[in-house]
Amino acid sequence: MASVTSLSDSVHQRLAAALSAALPQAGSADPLLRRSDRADFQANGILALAKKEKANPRELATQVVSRVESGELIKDVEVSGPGFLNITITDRAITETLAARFADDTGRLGVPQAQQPGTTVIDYAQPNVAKEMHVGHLRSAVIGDSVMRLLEFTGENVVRRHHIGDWGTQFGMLIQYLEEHPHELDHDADEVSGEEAMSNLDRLYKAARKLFDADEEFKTRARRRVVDLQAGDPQTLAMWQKFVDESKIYFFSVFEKLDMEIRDADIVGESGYNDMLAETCRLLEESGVAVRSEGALCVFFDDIKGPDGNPVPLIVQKSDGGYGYAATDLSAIRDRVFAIKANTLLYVVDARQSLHFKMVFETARRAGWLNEDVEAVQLAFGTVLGKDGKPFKTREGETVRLVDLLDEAIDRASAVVREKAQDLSEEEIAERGTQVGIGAVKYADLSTSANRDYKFDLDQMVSLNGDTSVYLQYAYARIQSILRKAGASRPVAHPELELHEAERALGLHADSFAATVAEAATEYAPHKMTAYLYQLASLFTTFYDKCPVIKPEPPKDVAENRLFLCEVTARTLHQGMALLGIRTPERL
Ligand SMILES: NC(=[NH2+])NCCC[C@H](N)C(=O)O
Repeated sequence: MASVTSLSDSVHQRLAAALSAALPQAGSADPLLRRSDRADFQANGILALAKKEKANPRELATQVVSRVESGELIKDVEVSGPGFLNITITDRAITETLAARFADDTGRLGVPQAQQPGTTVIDYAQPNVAKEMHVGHLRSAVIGDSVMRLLEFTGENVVRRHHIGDWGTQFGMLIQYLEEHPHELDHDADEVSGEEAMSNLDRLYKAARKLFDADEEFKTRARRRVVDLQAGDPQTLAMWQKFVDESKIYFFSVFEKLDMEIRDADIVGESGYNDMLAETCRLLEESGVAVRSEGALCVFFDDIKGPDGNPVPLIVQKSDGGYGYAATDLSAIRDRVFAIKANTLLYVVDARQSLHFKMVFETARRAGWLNEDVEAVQLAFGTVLGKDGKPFKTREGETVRLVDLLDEAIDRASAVVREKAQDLSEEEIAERGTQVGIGAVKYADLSTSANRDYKFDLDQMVSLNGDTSVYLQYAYARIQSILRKAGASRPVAHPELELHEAERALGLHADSFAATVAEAATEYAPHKMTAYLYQLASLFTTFYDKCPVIKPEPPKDVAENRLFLCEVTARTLHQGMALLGIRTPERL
């Protein structure tokens, strides 16, 4: 086991032991430790405890101090204010703990893995077949990818589900059109690029729509097609499959551009639950969770109201017998709970669908599919806004195509890279430009908490000064360049050395990576990781200003220890960025 106990956990253990020695009736009370500017850590738990036990807080604090076993870890504990404890740890402990992280040959920096992991199904990156991907699909993909990586890193079993929109009435129209105009999608899948695939679909969709609106007889034939499709008519299904395949070519090209691994086996669209829909309705109706109302099968809620303040029912089956979005999601819940045996169902979906999920989850709870052992959570994200603060649209008022946006980000980033580049070839500039551009888009999306709206501002995203991915990528590349310039000197930890203030601050922060991973994963909050990394890079800058690594040349052991701090910082940056799905090029 390469897992390393963090400094904060070690201090916490010592304090908790001292606390229960000083006040046995307190049991395993929490000393409430946090990082502090005054000392390394501050414990605030004694105040509340003293109040509860009717003791004098300062006296209790003094007693705790006298019982703290300091050893090699704690340099100093003192009582401050009404009964806080300020704790300073030894330089040796900082260097030794980081050295243990450094020595973890799994590359995980000593971050522990869950001993009894649960299973989470994460529903993210779910575009719609035969439709262009827009900036809303970006958020689900980017946030979902990072949360998925964070959870996997903590040891959780993660099952990915891309619930694509591949079922429903519009397919009747498309399929009927394709039947009447065969050969429109006749080609080998690998002959077609993503762009072409999308323009094929777009052309077909527009033509079908035109006919549908103009020709009553076509409309009737199209409607009949939907029925054939849902009944599983083989020829209809074969044509539907063409649309799905063509769309997947396009999706995969966009996900590749996003530098995101999406596996075909994890794409289980709405159609994948078709066989379960009737059974789902039967179960809901028999248990009385859903009732017939004007022919439709509905679930009613007293406390769930629509935007107009009136109670809204969840319609599971329409009066014409058709199944909608809710029936599919309820069936997917049954699949995820009973077949996959998940403990957590996580949905990374736009906040505008929150009402839908609230009703779907409540229905599943009433049906007993969700309970104390299996919970469902929507990680609802806000809207992407333009610079004007309104939902992001083109000048003509149309939704912005995701690919265009990504290409523009790559162009801007390439310009930044070119300007800074000293010895990069055109090919390298293109490669780095892509990594920087895509990183910029992802980082901007991840660095605000998901539920908030954010402004899509490319100028800000590729800025070198500020809380951006480029800033972090440069910090990483700079450390790599320092390590190359160090020549014969190697990074070696020297726990016997006294540390500079800036070295301590950097070291303590680097050690708290594990806690940040745990927090970001359990709270589904990648923005905690971005904030952590930004601070790490800032602390590194201060360290590098104050503590010469190469010039003026410090004594050998000091140089080695500083190079060691550089390397630990670089690895932490690299791993942290990887958990966000962002590359860290060795040179920029
Ligand atoms: N299980 C789900 N309903 N997931 C979300 C699907 C998102 C849907 N395809 C959309 O584009 O809006």
